[in-house]
Amino acid sequence: MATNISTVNGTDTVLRTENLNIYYGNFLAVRDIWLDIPKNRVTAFIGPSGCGKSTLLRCYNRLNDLIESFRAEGKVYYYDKNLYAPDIDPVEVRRRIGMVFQRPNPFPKSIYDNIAFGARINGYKGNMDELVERSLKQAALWDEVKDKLRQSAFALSGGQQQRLCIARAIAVQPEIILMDEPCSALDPISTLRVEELIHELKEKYTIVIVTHNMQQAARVSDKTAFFNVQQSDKGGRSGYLVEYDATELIFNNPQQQDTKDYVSGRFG
Ligand SMILES: Nc1ncnc2c1ncn2[C@@H]1O[C@H](COP(=O)(O)OP(=O)(O)OP(=O)(O)O)[C@@H](O)[C@H]1O
Repeated sequence: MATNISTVNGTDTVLRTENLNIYYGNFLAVRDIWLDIPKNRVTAFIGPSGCGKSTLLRCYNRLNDLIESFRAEGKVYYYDKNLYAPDIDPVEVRRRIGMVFQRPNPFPKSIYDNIAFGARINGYKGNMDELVERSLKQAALWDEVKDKLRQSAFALSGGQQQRLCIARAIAVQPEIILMDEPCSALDPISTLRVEELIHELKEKYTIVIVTHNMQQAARVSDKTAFFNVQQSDKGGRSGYLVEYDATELIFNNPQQQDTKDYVSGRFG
């Protein structure tokens, strides 16, 4: 395991960006981000549409590499490793830093194989049945699916599918789980289940969640980063970090006027 790069209030930093600028072609989408993500905590990214929350999130596991026009300047550290250094294998990065998307996207396979697939690809040598059971239990789905593991994942409800995707992410034993609006396609009850799950998962994992739902950010996260978007010198509208602090402070005592306006719903 790599050494830690810093400790704040007794909590290790697992991800750090330094002077990060993200471009799509000539367009500066996100500018000058300095941000430390604490270990075994939930960090929420909030802000208006287009401020670059998803773009930044995807930088943490190099998912933006798949976009041809994407370019990052600056540093993204996972512990003391710069994730954009030439010797870093993006596939290994994505194993350690998993992702759950807005819409549940199970594979067209059985419930069992959705979980086993990534582990098999990674050459998992342990007992697969145990891994499937453990992952489904951690994702609070086991009791609902244990009698139908060989059925198609598509037979599950949307909320169950999303918990299956979380189980799938867990099965390859990541350290960090990135979640890009994981509840936006779910009904309120399923949303609550996933929020409870997030709360349980932070014992073992570090979670970074993008959400449009401010009540959700307030409910699930320990720290909140508020981003905004502003006309840049070059004419485009670039996202930037306005304020980053304990969630309670961001919602109850923000230091910046823009944050106050946003969290009180007076934005724009
Ligand atoms: N693949 C892409 N190619 C070009 N521009 C992109 C691409 N993805 C995002 N952008 C642009 O980058 C900026 C940030 O987008 P991003 O989706 O990261 O914002 P966001 O805060 O997550 O928005 P939302 O809340 O609406 O999902 C926007 O101006 C967007 O149009």
